[in-house]
Amino acid sequence: MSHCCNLGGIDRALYKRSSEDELPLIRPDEPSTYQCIFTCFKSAAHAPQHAGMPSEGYIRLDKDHQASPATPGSNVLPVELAQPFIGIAAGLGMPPVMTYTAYVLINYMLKDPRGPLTRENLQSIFRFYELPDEEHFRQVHVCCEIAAAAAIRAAFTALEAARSGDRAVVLTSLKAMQVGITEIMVEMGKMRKGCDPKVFFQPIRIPLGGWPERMGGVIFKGVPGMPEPYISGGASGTQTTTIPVLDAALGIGHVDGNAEFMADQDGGNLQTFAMSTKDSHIINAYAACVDAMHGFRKAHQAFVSTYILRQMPSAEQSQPAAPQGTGDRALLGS
Ligand code: HEM
Repeated sequence: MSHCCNLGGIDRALYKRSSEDELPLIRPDEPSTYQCIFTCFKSAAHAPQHAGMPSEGYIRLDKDHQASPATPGSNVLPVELAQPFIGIAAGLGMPPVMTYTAYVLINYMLKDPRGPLTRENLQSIFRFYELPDEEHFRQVHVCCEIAAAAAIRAAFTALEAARSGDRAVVLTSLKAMQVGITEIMVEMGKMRKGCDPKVFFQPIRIPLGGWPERMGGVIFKGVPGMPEPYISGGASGTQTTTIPVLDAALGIGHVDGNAEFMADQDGGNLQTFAMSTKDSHIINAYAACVDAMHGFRKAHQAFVSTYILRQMPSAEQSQPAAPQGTGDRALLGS
C-alpha cells in the first residue's frame, strides 16, 4: 500500500473554487490534522516539516498542475492553510517556506523497508506531479546525499587524525574522501537519464520558487504580525549541509562565504594540515579531493546550463543578468 501523496491534487481547485467555509480551521498544535486535510498518508515521521509543500502547491500550481499565473490575489494563502503552516513553522523554528529538507532530505521512504538504501528502492512521500521525471529529480538528490555520507565520515576521520598527528590515517581518509566526492558526482550524473530538462523547467521547478519578490511574495491571510508580503527563496540544493561541510573540512572558501566559519574551526582544516606536513602523498591526496570538489561544481554548472539557462525563452536567454536559480536565488555563474 502506498502512503504517497500527490500535492498537485490539493490545489486551488479544491480551495479556491469550493466554499472556503467548508474547510475546517486546523490548529497549528495539531499537525496530524494538517496531514489529514490533504488526505495524504498514514505515516510520515517528519510530517510537520512538510507543511510548506501544500502551501507551495496551492500558490504556484493551477488545477492542471501548471504554473499558476501571477494575477492579483494569486499570492494569497487562505487562513485555513496559512495559520497551521505559520504555527508549525514557528514551532519548528523554520521559515514558512518549503525547504530542501522537506522536498528532498526527508521526503522518501523505502519501498521495501528491509531493502537497501538505493535509488530503485526509494519512493517519494510527497510529490507535486505524477511525473517520473519529478520522482527521478528528487531521487538523484537523495542518492547524492547518501553518497556524501561516506565522504563526510572520511572527512571527520581525517580531521580527527590530523588533530592527533596521525598521518597514515589522514592519508587513507583523504583517499576515501576523494572516492566519496567522486561518487556524489556519479550519482548526480544520473540526472539526465530520467529527468528531461524541458520537464524540469516546466513544470517541476515551478513549486521550488518560494515566495519571490517578482511574484509579489506571499500573503498569509489571518496571521497577524507577518510581513505583507512575505518574501523568501524556495527549496534548493544550496540548503544542503553536505557540500559545505566538505568545503569546510577541506578549507575551500567561497567569495561570499564561509571563510569565517572555517577560521573558527577548532584545529584548522585539512588544507592547513596537508601543507604543514610537506608530505607529497598527503598533499597530492588533499589536492585530489579539491579537484573532485571542483569536478562536482563543474558538472553541476553544466546542469544549471542544460536545465535552466537553455530552457529559457530566447528573449530571457539574451538577458543573462535576469534569470533566477531553482530556489529563486541568483543563478550560479550567470
Ligand atoms: C537538474 C539538476 C540541478 C539543477 C538545475 C540545479 C540548479 C541549481 C541552481 C540554479 C543553484 C543556485 C542557487 C539556487 O537557485 O538556489 C544550485 C545550487 C546548488 N545545488 Fe543544484 N541543481 C541541480 C542538481 C543538484 C544536485 C543533484 C545536487 C547535489 C546535492 C545539487 C547541489 C547544489 C548545491 C550544493 C548548491 C549550492 C552551490 C554550491 O555549493 O556550489 N544540485 N543548484
